[in-house]
Amino acid sequence: MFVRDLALRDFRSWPSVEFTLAPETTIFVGRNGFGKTNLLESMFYVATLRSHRVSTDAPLVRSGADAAKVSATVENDGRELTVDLSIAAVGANKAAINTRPVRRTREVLGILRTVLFAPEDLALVRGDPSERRRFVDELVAQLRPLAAGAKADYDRVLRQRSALLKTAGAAMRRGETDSVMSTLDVWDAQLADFGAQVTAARLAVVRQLAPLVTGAYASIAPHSRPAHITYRSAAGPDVDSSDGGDPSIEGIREILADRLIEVRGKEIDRGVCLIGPHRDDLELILGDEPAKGFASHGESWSFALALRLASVDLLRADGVDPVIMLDDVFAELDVRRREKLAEFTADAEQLLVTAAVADDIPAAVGGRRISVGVTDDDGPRRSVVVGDDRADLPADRAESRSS
Ligand SMILES: Nc1ncnc2c1ncn2[C@@H]1O[C@H](COP(=O)(O)OP(=O)(O)OP(=O)(O)O)[C@@H](O)[C@H]1O
Repeated sequence: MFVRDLALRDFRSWPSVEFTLAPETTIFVGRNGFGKTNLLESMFYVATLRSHRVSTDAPLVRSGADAAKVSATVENDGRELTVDLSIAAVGANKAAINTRPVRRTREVLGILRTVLFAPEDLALVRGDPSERRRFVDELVAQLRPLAAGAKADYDRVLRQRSALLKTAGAAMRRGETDSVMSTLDVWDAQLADFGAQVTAARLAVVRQLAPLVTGAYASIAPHSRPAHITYRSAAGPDVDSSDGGDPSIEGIREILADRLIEVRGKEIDRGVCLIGPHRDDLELILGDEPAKGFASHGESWSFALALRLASVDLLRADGVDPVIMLDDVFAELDVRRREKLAEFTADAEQLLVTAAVADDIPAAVGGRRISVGVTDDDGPRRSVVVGDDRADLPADRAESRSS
């Protein structure tokens, strides 16, 4: 699969730009802050309907604009689909597939599949559970788009239930216990329902991913200890009790519902929702110890790379060669890991690379080079293309400030 055409309007630092790309390696070079990551982020958004670095959409819209537009034509095995997204600074986003508007933006999930490697990936190993949940959810969105819908519903129910829990204690002291309990019963049922769908999808993806992570880690760090991943549910180990097949949504729903009843008193005391996939984690284990807190800097990087490389393998095993994006990641790695990463991504159908310093890219990674510059005249920074070794640029562009 590859992105053939990409057009952006008012997306972060890009007022307007269009690219025609090929199934090959394209390297975007430019100084720090010139807008290279913004390009990859726009394509990542088409694939997952979220940014890899912010949790809300507003920062994606160019300062002063009402909406950002991203249009991507994706070619897969000779078939092509065009996704048009309008990302609103405030209010609802809109989407179209082949110019036909779709009712829900999430209908575009699955059209573009991508794995993005970024300097922030170290946080997958060293950061909070939320980083690892996001990693799993991004994969779920690409592999099981229907479950991504359940996640949106779950988040909505979680927000409403959490708001209720915050005020529940005071309401009960005012004598409104019956009303609080019956409202909680309704939210509990919905939380267990959507929570079970989210958990089952995550478990299924993690089960498929686990052996691939172990294999990828062993090839990146052959002298290290073996790496394993496992999904840990806040509702307890029973959630992961099925034997190899897809986890049972109904079984998980019952466990979540029971646990919610057990912890209700505690939840009301603390005013927070204690059970559900928003409290789960993806455990990363090196040898017999959790990688977080025990793995060295180099081991942590190897683990982060293994998670991404395994994601590529998993998407490929599902029948589609994903677009691989490397966001200035070579600069973070030592020579051996750089070479491994270059070697593992060499056979990608489309490889999109960014670099602030071209020398950071291993010699083996060659391809089309596009230079990104900026104009800082008045108002917010404007990213522009100032060089392309496949095209003659207009003189005014070539004169813009470049790296
Ligand atoms: N919503 C926005 N509107 C206008 N400009 C924005 C917006 N969001 C980010 N920018 C600008 O985009 C630039 C950052 O772009 P980006 O993260 O793509 O940089 P980069 O080239 O990848 O840099 P680095 O090499 O440091 O990672 C900054 O100059 C920032 O001011």
